[in-house]
Amino acid sequence: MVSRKITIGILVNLCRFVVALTFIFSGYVKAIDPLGTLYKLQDYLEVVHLSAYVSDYITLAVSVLLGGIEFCLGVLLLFAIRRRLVTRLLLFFMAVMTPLTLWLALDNPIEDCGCFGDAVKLTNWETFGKNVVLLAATVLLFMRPLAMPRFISRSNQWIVVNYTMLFILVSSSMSLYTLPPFDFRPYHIGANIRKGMEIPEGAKQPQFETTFILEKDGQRREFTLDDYPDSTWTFIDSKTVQTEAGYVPPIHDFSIQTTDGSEDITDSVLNHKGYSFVLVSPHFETASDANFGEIDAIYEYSLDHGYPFYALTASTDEAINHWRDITGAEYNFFLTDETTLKTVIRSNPGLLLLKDGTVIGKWSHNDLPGLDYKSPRLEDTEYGRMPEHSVTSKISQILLWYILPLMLLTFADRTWKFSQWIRKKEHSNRIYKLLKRKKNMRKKIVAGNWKMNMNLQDGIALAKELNETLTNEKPNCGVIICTPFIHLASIAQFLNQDVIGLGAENCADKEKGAYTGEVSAEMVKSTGAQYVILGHSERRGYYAETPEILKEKVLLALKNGLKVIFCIGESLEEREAGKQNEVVKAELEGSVFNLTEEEFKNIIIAYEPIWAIGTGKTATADQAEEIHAYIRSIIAEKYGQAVADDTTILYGGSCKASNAPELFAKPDIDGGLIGGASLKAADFMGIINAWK
Ligand SMILES: O=C(CO)COP(=O)(O)O
Repeated sequence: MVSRKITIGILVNLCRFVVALTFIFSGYVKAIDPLGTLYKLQDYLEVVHLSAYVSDYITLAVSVLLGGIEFCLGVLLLFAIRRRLVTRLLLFFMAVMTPLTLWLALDNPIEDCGCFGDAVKLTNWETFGKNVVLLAATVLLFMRPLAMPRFISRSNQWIVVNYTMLFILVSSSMSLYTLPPFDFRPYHIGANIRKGMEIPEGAKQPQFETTFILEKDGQRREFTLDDYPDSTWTFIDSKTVQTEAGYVPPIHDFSIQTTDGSEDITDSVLNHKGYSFVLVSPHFETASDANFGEIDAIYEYSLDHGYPFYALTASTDEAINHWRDITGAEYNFFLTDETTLKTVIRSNPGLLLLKDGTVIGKWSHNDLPGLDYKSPRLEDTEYGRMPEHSVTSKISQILLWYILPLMLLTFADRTWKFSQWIRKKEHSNRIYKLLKRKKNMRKKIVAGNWKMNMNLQDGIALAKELNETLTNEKPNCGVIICTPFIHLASIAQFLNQDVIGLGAENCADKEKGAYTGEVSAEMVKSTGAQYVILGHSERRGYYAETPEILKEKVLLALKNGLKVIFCIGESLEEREAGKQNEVVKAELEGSVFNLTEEEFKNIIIAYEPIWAIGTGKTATADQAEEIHAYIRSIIAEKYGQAVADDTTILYGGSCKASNAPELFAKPDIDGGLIGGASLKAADFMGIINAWK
């Protein structure tokens, strides 16, 4: 499933790059040659007999738009901007173009479809094949537009879109005003026209076959040269068809005739040694006369220096004369094929400078060389020399003005996005940790163990004071006071047990009966108490409470609905022998690990190292944390991590207001079981406030 997804992802993105680069290339070559695109559109309009109805301005606007739209769609696809819309438009585009090119391939009304302008020439069948591949690719893109990762974030997409539109519009307009920056035609700067017309030796010649129709005795038959019959047959007709195409030179239709058609001057123009100016206008009827003054100045300059000047056109005499009238042109006009002239230069009119039959300069009428009668001879001007590195410098300009800014933008955007992602990840990690902590927010408790202190009155007074204080200042933790049995019932009367829990310090290991001096768990519960401390080291030590006795006490306490604060902890010798873990584990196993998970949830563990109780020696926060974490880990082993995470583990042993904050800051220390410091309200409050 995953690998299928990856395969589709790779395929989609492969199609994305193929389609995007094809559209960018075909769009760009059209956009930088709007006149070329216009000529091609006019050819199409002629084929469908609509040329008379569509004005040149509309066709020109369509050419600029067509190239621009193709280019923008390609760039948008490359950057994966508005993926759904772009893939829909591309599919629509290809769904229209593919059948159109099938028609071209079948009917051949136009030899070159013009998909890639003049940059790449394909036969009509090749074009159709190319479109079938692109159509299949766009169908896949249409189906999976979101499998294309973005190169730029949504918030910055508008920069790419607007900059691309601006770039292609400016490129198109500049090409229209001057000339296309890249000239893919056979009359580009540096091309020798004569050479372009040559057919190399050994080049494939076109093959023709002639069929003869002859008649004898009223019967007609077809013959070829190989089986041509005798003279008894009478010749009726013959037809010649081309059976194989031969080599066609890049320039095959260049000829210059005088306007009366009496003389062909092609050779004399192309063989001329030195410079000659050629003014080109396919039709003077539609030519711009805005710069006629500069053209006339160049003509005068050519006369002064003896450079021939030819004006080539396919216009009628009437149009030529009209041009003469409005511009005062005195140069000579010659006739050349209209398509050839449109191919020579994309400007009407445009100017060519030939040297020894080689094109060394091409100018739009908007950008003519500033030559007049004062200018020096051509060899002494920049115009008379072949421009160097013109293509490389144009490519670097595109790099500098379009590709580089977009690359920088993409880089900046991706870096920004990456840092945002990192920040988000950190944030979600923090939230995750917080949630985790929240999840593990087991109850924090500060419990007092009064031990055998306080007479009834003092105990009641202390309990009242605590009750009042804690009712007023809500504590940030649970508070419990565990008192001698005799206090319980009295204190329970007034204690706000929502704020302070009440517990006993012990209970019997028997349910009831003849156990003089003992207090049962049921009796404790009946006072209103909810907790009982069991397993305290003082009871284990002074009253020989064994793990078995404690096990019974715990079971009875739980049975009577009391929660148990179960104490564990090692002696000094055991700590010094490094046996603390062993000891606490044995204590838990001996008395509480027999409980079910549900029962265990009513147990609060109090780790009280015996050597720290009432001695003023506290375990360091790290020591305490280490063993608390160990205790939690063995609970996790026994009952699972969730139960372990929910178990409150208190620390006891010389815990005071001064060391409580450091101890309570440890992740596995959930509060304290306080002896001496729980006997004075202020001391006890100091510890409770450590949670604030
Ligand atoms: O035993 C204790 C609590 O049960 C601890 O006593 P101290 O706080 O007096 O050291």
